[in-house]
Amino acid sequence: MAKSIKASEQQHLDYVVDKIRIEETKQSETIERSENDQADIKQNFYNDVNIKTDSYEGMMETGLSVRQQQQMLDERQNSWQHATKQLSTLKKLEKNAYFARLDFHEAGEPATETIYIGLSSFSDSPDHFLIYDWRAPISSIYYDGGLGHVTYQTPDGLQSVDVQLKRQLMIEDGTIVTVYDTDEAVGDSMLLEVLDEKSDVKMKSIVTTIQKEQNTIIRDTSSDLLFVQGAAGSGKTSSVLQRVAYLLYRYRGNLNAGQVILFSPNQLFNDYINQVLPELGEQNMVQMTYFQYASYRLPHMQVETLQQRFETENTPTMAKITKLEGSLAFFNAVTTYGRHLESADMRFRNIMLNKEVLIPRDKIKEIYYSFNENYHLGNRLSATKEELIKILNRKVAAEMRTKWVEEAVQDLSKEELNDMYGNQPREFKNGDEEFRFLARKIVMQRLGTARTQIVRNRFLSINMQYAHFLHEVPAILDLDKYGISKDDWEQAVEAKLAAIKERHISLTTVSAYMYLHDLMTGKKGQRDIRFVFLDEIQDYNAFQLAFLKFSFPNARFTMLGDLNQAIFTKENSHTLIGELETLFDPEKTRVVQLTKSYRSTQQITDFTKEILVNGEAVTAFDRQGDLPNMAVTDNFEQAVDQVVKQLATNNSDHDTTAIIGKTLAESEQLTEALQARGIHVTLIRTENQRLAPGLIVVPSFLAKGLEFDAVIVWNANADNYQREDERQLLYTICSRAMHELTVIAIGQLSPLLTRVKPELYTINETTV
Ligand SMILES: Nc1ncnc2c1ncn2[C@@H]1O[C@H](COP(=O)(O)OP(=O)(O)OP(=O)(O)O)[C@@H](O)[C@H]1O
Repeated sequence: MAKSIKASEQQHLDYVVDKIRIEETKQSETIERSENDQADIKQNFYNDVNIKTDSYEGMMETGLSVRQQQQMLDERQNSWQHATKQLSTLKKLEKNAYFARLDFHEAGEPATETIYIGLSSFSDSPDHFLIYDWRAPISSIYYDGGLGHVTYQTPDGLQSVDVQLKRQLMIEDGTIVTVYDTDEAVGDSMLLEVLDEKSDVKMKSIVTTIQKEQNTIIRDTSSDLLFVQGAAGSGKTSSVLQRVAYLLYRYRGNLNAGQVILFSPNQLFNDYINQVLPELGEQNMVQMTYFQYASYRLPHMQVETLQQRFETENTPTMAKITKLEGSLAFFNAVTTYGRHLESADMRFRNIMLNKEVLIPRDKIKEIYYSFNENYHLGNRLSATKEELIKILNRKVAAEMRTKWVEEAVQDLSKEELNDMYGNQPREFKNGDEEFRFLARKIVMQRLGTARTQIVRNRFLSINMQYAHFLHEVPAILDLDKYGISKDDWEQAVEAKLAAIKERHISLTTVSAYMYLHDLMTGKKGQRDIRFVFLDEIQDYNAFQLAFLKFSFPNARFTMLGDLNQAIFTKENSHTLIGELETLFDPEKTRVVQLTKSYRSTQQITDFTKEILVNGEAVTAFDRQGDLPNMAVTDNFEQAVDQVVKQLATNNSDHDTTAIIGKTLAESEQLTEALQARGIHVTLIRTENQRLAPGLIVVPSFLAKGLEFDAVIVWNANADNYQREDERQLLYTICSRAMHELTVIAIGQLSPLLTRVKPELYTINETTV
């Protein structure tokens, strides 16, 4: 029976593949035709263009005929591009046409309908779909429900159908490999097969096995804020990438990939995920880290790197100050201060020319505050600039009449004159007019730098202003409430300002600095961005979120995170949720929780979740593997031996291994020791490196969001993982493993691991 199902499905597949091939031929012909046409047009371009330059009409005619030829070229180019894209989709479909079949009956319709779902849609005639795109409304029933009565959302509202068959098909190179009939949403057996696969240096798409809760995330179009709390490995990142593909499909024509931004934890991660959308036939969205965003906006500042941030030890006072700076209260304090600047305290710099004051700061201040209170910071600044330009122009007029200008005009060489006239026609009514033209040019050149200072807002000083703001903070906020004394604050302010003077700025400080700058200059954010995704939200603070909301005022936000993995914000992460509630309309906020972890085997998930105390819910997916394995050694050399031994086991299982050290220094030390033993290993030092295939050593703060077949946690001893706030870091590292997890410690095992029940791991006795 099963064989005959497979055979008849193969027959259907062959039929579809034949149709795909016919379409491929058509598209190839279109490509060839447009290439030939383009070549012809280019070759004959000058024959077909009538070049006449002797009269105005002739030039117009030439222009028109060039344009005509150009338009013809553009049309051919467009049709070439379209056909090339189609052909590449068809080639993919030819190999793997679809992954599911649904038979259903729609109320009121006479017959049962059968549809096939694949990576993109394909029809052999208008309205005759042989394959439905996985993002089409009807495809939703494949992900959302089992057999029987199922509803799905269409642009016209809810539709309901009676699903009679759900079949999952695995196709390889045009051949059906397996067929499962299932009565669940997406059958576990197919998922198990997918999850058993080995990891890769690039993340893969999950469209064939999207889970029901993941599907709600992917297809949400109504929330302003979609907040996803998901356990490690529960598919947050995967869902977000499929969601981007979904949105690009859903809003095709009105949304392009450049209007979607994903903020990700580090550059390594960007690299890891950048194949998923192209694999789905879509362009990648804009991807960046917060660090890159800040560095791009402040090119003259050195923003603190991930490593610096991770390795900075905070004193208790500094921790309190960091907490304050990251709070919504601090964001509101900047806003309040901005409003105050509308009436007083804006700092200005003189406009200078050749080391002399051209327009003094007091004058600028007088102009700035001469406008009435309806002028907010943005238009106050524009109006001031307008006035300053007027002053400058008056100075130009006065200067033009001076002796030195007259002399300069007379001394102009022929080349200089040519330069000054540029492309302008030399038609002057008289010598006076020509003199004025040249004199103006000369003076403008001289005053050009002053104009630049005005146009580029150089008469404002963000540094002075920020310093003033920081000194004002005790008057705006009650520091006592945050356990910070005035002295401590002043001391911290001095340190911050000294660093800023040296052009260094910490990741916590940079947001307030950028926000104040935007307020001062009246920037209202990037209005063209429609969707913003923030991954690993637990590493952001409320200030950053409020600032991003301000910076992308027309965007809908999707935030994903795992409060169990707050490796930077540590214990502050839990207050984040409460603060978010005040930023977004609760009516338009949707919270989804993903608890099932798909990445790791049941044994690894059961082990890692024991590390947490009062953690968010995590449940294991039923995929079986070996128990994690721990080894505590007496010294460094023995520990390295242990790594070498484990690597041999992992290699024989064809698992690629990542060794995760706590700091960069420790990772370096281990890499050298392994290399000395002839082991080929790549150390990932910075987030700007590429993920190399094969064995890698990576410091903990760069392992965020990544996954590997096998993980060896390097030196989880009591020195490295001791404090409560290191618990989440250890959890994050261990949860990177898909199939094998090994923990090695030198000396005494971390107390954070001693609470894991002994039956959940094996101990490597040889070295204990
Ligand atoms: N529905 C699914 N079908 C197949 N694989 C899935 C599915 N959901 C998740 N996975 C796999 O589980 C692994 C973890 O997914 P992902 O990295 O998206 O999780 P995450 O929640 O972002 O994890 P973390 O917070 O730990 O970084 C990936 O290998 C992903 O392909």
